[in-house]
Amino acid sequence: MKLPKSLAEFTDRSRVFDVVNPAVRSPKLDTSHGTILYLEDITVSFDGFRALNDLTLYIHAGELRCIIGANGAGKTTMMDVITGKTRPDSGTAYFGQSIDLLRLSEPDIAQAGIGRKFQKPTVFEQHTVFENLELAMAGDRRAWKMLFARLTPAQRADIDEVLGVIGLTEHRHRQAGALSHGQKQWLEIGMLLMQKPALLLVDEPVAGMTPQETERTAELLLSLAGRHSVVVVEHDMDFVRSIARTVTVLHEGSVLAEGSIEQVQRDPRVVEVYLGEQA
Ligand SMILES: Nc1ncnc2c1ncn2[C@@H]1O[C@H](COP(=O)(O)OP(=O)(O)OP(=O)(O)O)[C@@H](O)[C@H]1O
Repeated sequence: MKLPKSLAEFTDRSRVFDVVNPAVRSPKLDTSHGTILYLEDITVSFDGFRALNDLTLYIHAGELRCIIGANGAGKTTMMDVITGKTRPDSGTAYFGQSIDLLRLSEPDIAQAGIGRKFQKPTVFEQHTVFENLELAMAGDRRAWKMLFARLTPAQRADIDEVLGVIGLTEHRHRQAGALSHGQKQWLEIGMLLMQKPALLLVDEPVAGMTPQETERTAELLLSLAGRHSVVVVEHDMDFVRSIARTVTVLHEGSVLAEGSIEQVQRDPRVVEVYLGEQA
């Protein structure tokens, strides 16, 4: 156990926690109760405006959850809280039973097993599909050295498996910059998968995709559920209908409704604040 050097260091809450519980540095995910994410009473204010307002939301281990809601409902802010980009004013956020997300930095949260895919693909255009996955494997700068090192058979097998999952096996030697928009999105999902996240947060995955690409993306996300828990924020209701088992509707920073797609579509409050404007 590493002891703090000074009293000030010792009285710093986060450091005290390190000393009391060194496991915080390499936290182990415990989903033995069947829930992978607990957000409870989360409030985030920006200059007095509550972007999240006592938000309480649970994600089950292995589920594929869709989050919908009008512009400004708080979807991005919620993702930002989960990944450590935004700290809430109050509330609790746990990854599994014991990992307190509010005590971890953004890199530590990624390391603990939460991957986030932003709307715009950010693949390395000059590198091949295979190299992109290779670079993503370590998830940090060490990866650049790995490009010139020999891959172990296990690492190669991991890359091959992900290539299959994202449907890009035949494109493995193509430069990422030459891929279609949809293929780049799948590659980026593959890059996240290389880090073996337990929970994947995916922001508007089908924006700008052709109908065929959208359909393929639905298959891809459905194939991930079970092995991973997946939270998808999406405005495209046809897409949500095609993948969702459970839908959560956010409104003004809180959960307005939650249930099967049929249940939320029938809910008059949801029709009023969201689906009405989608029709
Ligand atoms: N950094 C910030 N400073 C001030 N207000 C913010 C900030 N970030 C978000 N907001 C406000 O908080 C509210 C929730 O925003 P958020 O981006 O979470 O909504 P959203 O549901 O993701 O919307 P969209 O569908 O448009 O992406 C909005 O009214 C937004 O203007």
